[in-house]
Amino acid sequence: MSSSTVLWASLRSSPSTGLRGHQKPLIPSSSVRRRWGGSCWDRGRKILCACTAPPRNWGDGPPSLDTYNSSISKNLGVGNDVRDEHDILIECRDVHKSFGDKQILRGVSFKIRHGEAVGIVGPSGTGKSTVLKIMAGLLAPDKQGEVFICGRKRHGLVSDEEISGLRIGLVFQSAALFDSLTVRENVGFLLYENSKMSEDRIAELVAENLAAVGLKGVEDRLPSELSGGMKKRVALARSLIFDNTKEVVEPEVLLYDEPTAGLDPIASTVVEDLIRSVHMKGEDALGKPGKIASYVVVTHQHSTIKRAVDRLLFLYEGRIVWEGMTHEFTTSTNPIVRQFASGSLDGPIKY
Ligand SMILES: Nc1ncnc2c1ncn2[C@@H]1O[C@H](COP(=O)(O)OP(=O)(O)OP(=O)(O)O)[C@@H](O)[C@H]1O
Repeated sequence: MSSSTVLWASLRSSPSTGLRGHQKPLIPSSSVRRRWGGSCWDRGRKILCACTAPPRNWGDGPPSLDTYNSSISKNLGVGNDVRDEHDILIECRDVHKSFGDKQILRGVSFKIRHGEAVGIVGPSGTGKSTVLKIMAGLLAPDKQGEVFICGRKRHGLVSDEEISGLRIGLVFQSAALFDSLTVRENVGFLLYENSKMSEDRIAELVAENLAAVGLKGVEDRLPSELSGGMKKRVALARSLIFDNTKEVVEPEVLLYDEPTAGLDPIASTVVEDLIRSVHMKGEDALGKPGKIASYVVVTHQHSTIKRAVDRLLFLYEGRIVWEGMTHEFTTSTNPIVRQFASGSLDGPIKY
């Protein structure tokens, strides 16, 4: 996704919520419907998986795979991993994706484990956003390639009704909040639509989630009355809120597409810290542990790489050609990574 505007919206799918997107609301609830005079939208279907996803501290993660050899990279993260497999929330295995005759992904394989903070980097147009959409179930891989959610293969898109247990949220860099809805209606939209909770309870949860991202007293405002940074926080709150009356609350993975693109350095830092704060290893603005089990950030920004993620996957020419811990990125001897990290014109990446 390479929109130049940097606005967040969220897409969330879960057994109770259905697909929700950055476009228009699906089937507006009574309160939301009042403001939404347009046509009804099909309710999205559900991402699912049966998954216990035991929390696990991954420590320092895997050693870096510092090789410029795409045939080796083909199998990175798959098949030769002897660590516990039970904490894998999402796995892409040999994923291929073409648009028409243009082949974008040529065998992408990686695993996202419970508790991880992972970045996907790589040159423009190399397919990073495509990978996020495939993880979210918005795009299906070509015939070659599989996506596993908590160990169970997803067939097709976000419609595998037989799988349950993992919520996946996608926070878009572009696509705004619903302009005609208040902040309360935007943040609570998922619950107004899909839960049996009372409006009062939803309002309480909205306030709580706004507070968690450092926003208070903005519930009655319209998006047009917010600054750009506030809109991002509102969109993040919308991706965090969930129906806490359910007996089982599934872990959530958040996928961020270029969350800091176009921001000044200080605004970027605020967003990077916010991403950390809502992660289970972080602490939100209320001082409570974050709710997000794992997240994946697509980014070009060095500050975001350094500050917001622990492990990196480098995507180039349709494959993961390097993976390693964030601190290994700038010292890598892989010519692709070295060129990218230094911004040099000399090297294997041609523009
Ligand atoms: N729905 C689509 N139909 C046709 N082509 C597409 C579609 N989505 C993406 N592409 C193409 O696939 C390629 C990869 O796009 P993608 O947005 O995934 O790259 P990216 O690595 O995220 O790029 P950037 O860093 O510039 O945002 C691009 O050439 C893009 O034009």
